[in-house]
This record gives sequence, structure tokens and C-alpha cells, in this order.
Amino acid sequence: MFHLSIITSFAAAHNLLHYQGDCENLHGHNWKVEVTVSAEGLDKSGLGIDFKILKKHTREVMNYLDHKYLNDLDAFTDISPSSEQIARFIFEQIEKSLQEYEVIVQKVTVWESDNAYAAYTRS
Ligand SMILES: Nc1nc2c(c(=O)[nH]1)N=C([C@H](O)[C@H](O)COP(=O)(O)OP(=O)(O)OP(=O)(O)O)CN2
Ligand SMILES: [Zn+2]
Repeated sequence: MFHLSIITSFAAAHNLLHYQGDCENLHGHNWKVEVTVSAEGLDKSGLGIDFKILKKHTREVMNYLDHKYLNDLDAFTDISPSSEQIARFIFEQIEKSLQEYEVIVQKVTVWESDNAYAAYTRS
């Protein structure tokens, strides 16, 4: 089994819902995002999936999030836009967009700072 990862980032504002403390107020982060997929086999070029394809599909999700107030997005209607929820959203979007490829999305990790991150996997 091969595991392939790409790392990207987006900047956005949010506030946590049902949270008592600083983070209930509007503030922002530069979130770092790592997407990991697995591939059982390789194509004739020796690739599990071209990083360019993985980056392109991830970029589309980043464009949806970048420089937005996350609480206003349809993806987070009535959902507190925590790093956990963001990781799950990115995972599900990329999983949908990579359906035609022979890879499985394994994990999406979202860092809201250098020392705090949340990750989402299917199990
Ligand atoms: N499990 C989670 N916990 C928290 C999340 C989250 O997404 N998942 N998010 C927040 C807030 O967004 C907040 O912005 C966190 O920022 P942070 O810099 O970590 O908070 P502090 O400045 O208070 O960090 P300290 O290291 O404690 O000074 C909160 N929790
Ligand atoms: Zn925050």
C-alpha cells in the first residue's frame, strides 16, 4: 500500500458556537491542511495518483474556504466550524471529487496553530 500526502493552507475567520471563552469571538487562523490518500497500485508512470491531480482537487476546496468567514458558509450552517469539523468537511469534499481515481482518502489533518491540530479519518 502506498500513502501519498500533500500539504496546503488557507486563511479564514471563524467563531466557535456554544463555546465559552475567547474562541466564541470572531478571530482568524492560517490553517495548514494535510491530505493523505492511499493507492494499492501504481500507474505506468509509477504514480499512485499524480500529485498535480490531488493538489488541484484540494485547491478547489481551499478556494471555498480561503478568506471567508466560515460561519457564513453553507458547509457550516448550524455547525461550529472547529478544526475537527473543517477536517471532516475537507475529507468528504475530496473523497467525492476523487471518486474516479484508484485511491482512498485516508486522512485529513488541519492545524490551526503550530501546536494544535485535528484529523479526520473514516475509522
Ligand atoms: N478541539 C478543539 N479545540 C479548540 C478549537 C478547535 O477547533 N478544536 N478551536 C479553538 C479556537 O478556534 C481558538 O482559536 C484556539 O486558538 P488557540 O491559539 O489554540 O488558543 P489560545 O490562544 O488560547 O492558545 P493557548 O496556547 O492556550 O494560549 C479552541 N479550542
Ligand atoms: Zn479559532
